[in-house]
Amino acid sequence: MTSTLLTGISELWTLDPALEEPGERGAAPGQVLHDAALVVEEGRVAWTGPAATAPAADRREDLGGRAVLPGWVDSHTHLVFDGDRAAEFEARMAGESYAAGGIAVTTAATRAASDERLLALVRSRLAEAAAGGTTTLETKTGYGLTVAEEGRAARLLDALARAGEIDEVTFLGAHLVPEEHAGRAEEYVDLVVGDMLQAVAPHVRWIDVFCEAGAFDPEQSARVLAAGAAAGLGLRVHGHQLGRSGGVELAVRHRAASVDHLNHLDAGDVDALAATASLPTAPGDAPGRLAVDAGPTVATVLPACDLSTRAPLAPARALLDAGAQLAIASNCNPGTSYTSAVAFCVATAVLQMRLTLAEAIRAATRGGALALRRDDVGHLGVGARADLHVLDAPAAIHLAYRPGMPLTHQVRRAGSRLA
Ligand SMILES: N=CN[C@@H](CCC(=O)O)C(=O)O
Ligand SMILES: [Zn+2]
Repeated sequence: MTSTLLTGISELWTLDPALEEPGERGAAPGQVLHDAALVVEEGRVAWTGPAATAPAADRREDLGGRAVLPGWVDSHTHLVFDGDRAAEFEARMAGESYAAGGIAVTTAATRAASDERLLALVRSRLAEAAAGGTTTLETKTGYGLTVAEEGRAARLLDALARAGEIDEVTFLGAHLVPEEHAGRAEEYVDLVVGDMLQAVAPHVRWIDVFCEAGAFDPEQSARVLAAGAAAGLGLRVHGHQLGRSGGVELAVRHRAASVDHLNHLDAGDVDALAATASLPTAPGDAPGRLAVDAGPTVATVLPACDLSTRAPLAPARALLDAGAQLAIASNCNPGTSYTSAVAFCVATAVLQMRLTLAEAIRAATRGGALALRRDDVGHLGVGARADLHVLDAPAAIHLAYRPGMPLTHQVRRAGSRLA
């Protein structure tokens, strides 16, 4: 067993769950150490504390006075696609508004791509995410929309998950009613909850639905979630992106792990999410995994998507003030948010959504982990996976103080260098 001692850490954000008070939404006392050191053993955090009291180890590396965070946990991406939608984006910047119909353009391009090409595209996007400090990533199907194509996407992602290249896979057959079923949404929902779910279920841990005018209404969305739950999958919802879609009520009622977007909320929606915040989690079926059907419904905000669609920013401040559990994710996809830069999302959350730095960092690490029902990532407490984001800065506040600068110095997943 080889151990590595990392020294020269000016600021170490352990976000150690053992030190957390209930209701904490930033960093609790003791969760950020100064002049610190960390020991990695067998891919896990074995020790953290003041550099002056660091134990001996087989190897030693000096990080040169840099800040170290847990790697980002990006709990919402759509990486299986071909083609881009730059022209749609440009038209939006000239005044057009976002409509879900663009999903059909990406679906056509994705269906036409070979397995090898899709795999290469996903891998190049994973490399981009890792280069920005992401060490845990969820990604979705949803640009296939037939039994064969959703099954193909789920199998490709499952293979990457088994190889340890991604962490969590979600089935999003209920992304949009495809052209072949135009005007017959119920018939398409029958397919999603029937043959399609059966084809993908062995390959995914989660099911998601786009509950929105122009996609699926709350009743159709409820059918999708109920079928997913019956198949043993955890539940996620895209909702309140374009209007008050009913997605929050639906997610809370079905005990979804997360409801994402949240650009249009009223006070009742905020309170409904906050009311779930202290629901207890439960152990899951594998180390590091919690049960998918217990715990809070995390409010996941997607700041890059809000900017790229010129939507009202999701009310992250109000959600935190009400006590909700918050996650920040990239929503990397070709339509509404073609970026996996979580550091950019964190800077936006601080600069524009009025979060403190600690609230934003927590939401993009521990918050994402809770939304994925994981307790082995998103923090650097002893026993956590040694996922480290070493900043080229002496303090993490530089993420918002120097927005857009290349502040990722080094990234390790389970102790090994990714970037
Ligand atoms: N809103 C639904 N799905 C994606 C966008 C998909 C697309 O436009 O291609 C999202 O999360 O923003
Ligand atoms: Zn999405």
